Amino acid sequence: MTRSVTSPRFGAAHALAMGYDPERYFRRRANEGETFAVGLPGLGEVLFASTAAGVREIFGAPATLFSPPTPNPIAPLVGDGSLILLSGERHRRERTLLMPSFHGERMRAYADVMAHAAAEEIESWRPGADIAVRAAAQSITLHIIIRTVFGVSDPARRDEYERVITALMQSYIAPLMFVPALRREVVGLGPWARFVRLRAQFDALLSEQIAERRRTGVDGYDDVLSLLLSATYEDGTSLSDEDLRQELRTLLVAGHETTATSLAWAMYHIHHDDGVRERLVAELAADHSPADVAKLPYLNAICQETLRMHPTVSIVLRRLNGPLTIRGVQRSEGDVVGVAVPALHFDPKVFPEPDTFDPDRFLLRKPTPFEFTPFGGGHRRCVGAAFANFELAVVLATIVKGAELEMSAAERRRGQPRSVPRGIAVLPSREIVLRRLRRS
Ligand code: HEM
Repeated sequence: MTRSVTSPRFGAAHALAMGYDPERYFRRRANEGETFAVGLPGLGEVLFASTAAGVREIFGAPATLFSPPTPNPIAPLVGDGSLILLSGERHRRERTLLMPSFHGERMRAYADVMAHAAAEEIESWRPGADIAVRAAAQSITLHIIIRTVFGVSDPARRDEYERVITALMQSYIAPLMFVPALRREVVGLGPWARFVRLRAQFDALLSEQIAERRRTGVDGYDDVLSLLLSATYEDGTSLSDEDLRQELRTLLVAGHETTATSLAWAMYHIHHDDGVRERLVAELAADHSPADVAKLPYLNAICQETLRMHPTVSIVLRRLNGPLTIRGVQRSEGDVVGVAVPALHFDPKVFPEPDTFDPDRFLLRKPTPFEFTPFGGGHRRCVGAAFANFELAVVLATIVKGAELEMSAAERRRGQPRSVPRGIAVLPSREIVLRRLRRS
């Protein structure tokens, strides 16, 4: 029997509520039942699954049933050949090429770089000074991507990458993202012209790096760029330079803000809850190599609990190539369906007392891939999930061991920030400030 869904919610009030606080909005809509519909600009009515059973019906369906929904506001940043925008056989081929670079075992090779980036950042924190946590997390994650993905280790070159990437990301302002008509140059002036100029500058840096690696050969290099240069498709061909640049931009866009935000939230909770911090400090007391630290159970549980409470990508969408029924509600070819991640992660039947930050829940029970979906799922599950998990653990361990930080009474009084959408991620609505103790 097919069921009807509660009437879709369109209109300014819903768009405002979703933009103001998407987590709260999706949690509230989840009370309506196992599915609910929302009108999203450019995509029409989207049917969301808000329970694990519905998510299983989406992530468990054959890959051929889905395409990524377009238009995608980040297309100009990543390029039309980006994995995020590909579908069908081309998507499968490209993923097969990219995945080995992000295999769990490969991450061990990056552990020292990750720990070093965090240690360098700590050195810049004066004892007694206030630390802007999200800015610090962004700096650390950017240094890690520049070294591990683009293969840049020379400090002067790294600074140049950092300058161009920061300017590029800032130039892609919300109006350009959501109003395609504004993507026009007027005699080389205006926000679009600035964005296009910066993207060309970034591509020029990548082209130089690709050319250099081709010249020297990739032997002895373990960065993602070198791995992709030597990777071949099943037919023996390899990525063109243009495709390679687009995938490198994709990894930056998909992996930077998302990981930095998760890191900032983890820092918030570790320093908000003294019991959590004390247990973590005790677990880190023994000597571990950066690669081994990532296996520590309580540290990992903190990372998982952070991703549960603050999924930085709050909706995962698919366009249907044919009919699909989700919890008895029928959808047809061309319709868009999705997973409302906060609705799942705050389901009290799966995660009791969902508003409490409680890492122990992940030690007591491992949720299924349909109950806990910070990295999406099915044939499009995040390529960088193992990288992100590893990075979170190594960087948090380095910071907690290397600097004693505290949350001031004023920061505590302000309460937990909301999550607000920005680009593909949702970010804390304000900066989180911690103080480095004088004795540390
Ligand atoms: C905490 C950090 C991260 C979170 C929460 C996150 C989350 C996600 C989510 C929800 C998706 C969509 C999955 C789907 O449609 O089912 C995704 C896709 C993707 N992510 Fe991540 N991600 C993170 C870090 C990274 C990193 C570090 C990289 C690479 C360096 C990365 C690369 C990608 C790519 C390439 C895709 C597209 C996969 C495809 O369409 O086949 N992500 N990510």
